[in-house]
Amino acid sequence: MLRAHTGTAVRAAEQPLLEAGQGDALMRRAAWGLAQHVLAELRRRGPVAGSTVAALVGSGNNGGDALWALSFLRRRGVHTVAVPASRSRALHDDGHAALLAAGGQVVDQVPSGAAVVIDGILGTGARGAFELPDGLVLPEGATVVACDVPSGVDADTGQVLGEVIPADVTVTFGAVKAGLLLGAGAQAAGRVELVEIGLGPYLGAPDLLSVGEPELRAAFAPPRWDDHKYSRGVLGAAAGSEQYPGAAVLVCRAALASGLGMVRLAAPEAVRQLVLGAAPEVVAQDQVGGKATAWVCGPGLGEDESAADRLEAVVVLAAEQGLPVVLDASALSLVSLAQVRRLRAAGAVVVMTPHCGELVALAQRLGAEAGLDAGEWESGLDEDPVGAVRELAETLDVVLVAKGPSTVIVEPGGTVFVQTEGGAELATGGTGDCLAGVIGAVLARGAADAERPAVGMQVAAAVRLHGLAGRAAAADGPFGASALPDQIRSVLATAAAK
Ligand SMILES: NC(=O)C1=CN([C@@H]2O[C@H](COP(=O)(O)OP(=O)(O)OC[C@H]3O[C@@H](n4cnc5c(N)ncnc54)[C@H](OP(=O)(O)O)[C@@H]3O)[C@@H](O)[C@H]2O)[C@@H](O)CC1
Ligand SMILES: Nc1ncnc2c1ncn2[C@@H]1O[C@H](COP(=O)(O)OP(=O)(O)O)[C@@H](O)[C@H]1O
Repeated sequence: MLRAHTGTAVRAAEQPLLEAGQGDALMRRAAWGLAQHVLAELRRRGPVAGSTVAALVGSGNNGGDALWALSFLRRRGVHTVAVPASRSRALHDDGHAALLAAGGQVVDQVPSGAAVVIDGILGTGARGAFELPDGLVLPEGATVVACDVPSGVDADTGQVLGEVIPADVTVTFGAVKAGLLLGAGAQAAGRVELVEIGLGPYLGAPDLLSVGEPELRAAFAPPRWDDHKYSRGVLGAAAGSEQYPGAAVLVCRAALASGLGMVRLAAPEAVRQLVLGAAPEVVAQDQVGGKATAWVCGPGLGEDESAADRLEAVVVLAAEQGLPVVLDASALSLVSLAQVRRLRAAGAVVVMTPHCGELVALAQRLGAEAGLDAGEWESGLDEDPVGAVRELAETLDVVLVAKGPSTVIVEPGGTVFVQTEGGAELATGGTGDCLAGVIGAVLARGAADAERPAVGMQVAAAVRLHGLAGRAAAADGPFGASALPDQIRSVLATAAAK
């Protein structure tokens, strides 16, 4: 599990150490770790001695880290140059002295032969929009290593307000910064490497978590020897309509690929026929009902009266039995606040899976009805997307899965998860239907398991599985959503073999 803290939280954790005169020691630890990662990049490319590393150096401590790292690299026979990159061209005094003492140089331009360029312009001290230094040209093919945070990325929110220096690798100090996992920040950060500098005892609870392989394995464990189909979980699905029959196929196939005891589908005749052709193991019926351990409602449901009736039937059943419900797609536009409250009053877990447009619509409709100032909420969405998702989740008292390049999962009063496995290849119709099936499956499985992980963690594991399946599918070229279920099975097979 990856734990991330905002830049603000990391700066607060550093404070007692700075007051105790430990600032230089912290900086040298950070710089040493940065130098080790740069050496690893150089080794990957060829001989270390004789290669050139350039650093773009800002005037603050981020620049100090980069200068000290250059001084360490110089001692390994690397040609090291610092390029002042702030308006004032000021350099951190001790770092500058260390570089010169080691035989490094200060120059005006990044040499065209540089194998690695360290971005040490701005770190957690960045405020507002960033502008690239005038005339900056990075050598083609050079590996860009960001020091702590790519310049231009807000370490708290991942927001990029102005320009940015995208990195291949970000070497971050003390704690992974939340901004490296969110939105444009995650995109700019590339691979993230953490260097411990001894902040552990001073850091509070993480601001964000991201589940990894152990959590995926726990949430999607293979069946036990004595399992039977009901103990493995049964997912009920109210999905598909004459207009959108395929969505029901995707939900059912993705759920089955995630490993559970049974999928039960409530849908009109034409949808049932299509689904049974693709997955004859589905138990297809025309009404919502029967034994299930969780329900998913919405993909391809449409928005007419019969869709509303099917949603109401799911709400009544889930409220009676206290079952978890995933509301996706059409169900997000149809569900009323009264229905959500009925489910919550009955102790049913409610998971909503909006993409960005649906998230805003939810805030404007149900959020506003529940007392949220939707206009103010929307104006804060770009600046602090995690805060906004958390506020809406708490207002509605539901688990929100805000889908996108960084999918944010918030359980009211609980931890915030963010998963970034999925790539833009997932931006193709029907992948959200598959995700609804995977989340439904994990909840159906979890509901039947006495030792289940917390709901947020299960849902985050489902989002990871879906994202990894997308990556795997993309490796074979462009794909449509119906390619995902087979890849879900492969990802689970690989996870189980580890
Ligand atoms: N504290 C510690 O002991 C440790 C800290 N560590 C390291 O320090 C980093 C934080 O260092 P920091 O606090 O000096 O801030 P930093 O990111 O270098 O930027 C400050 C400078 O940038 C400027 N500036 C701001 N915004 C700007 C903009 N948009 N566009 C242009 N300029 C802008 C601002 O100028 P100002 O406008 O305020 O005059 C100021 O000069 C942290 O990320 C980590 O790498 C590690 O070594 C571990 C120990
Ligand atoms: N640019 C992107 N990068 C990564 N994942 C994306 C991107 N765009 C969309 N996705 C993912 O694809 C899925 C799309 O869901 P959704 O919009 O509901 O699709 P549909 O309604 O067509 O099934 C979500 O899991 C979302 O996180």
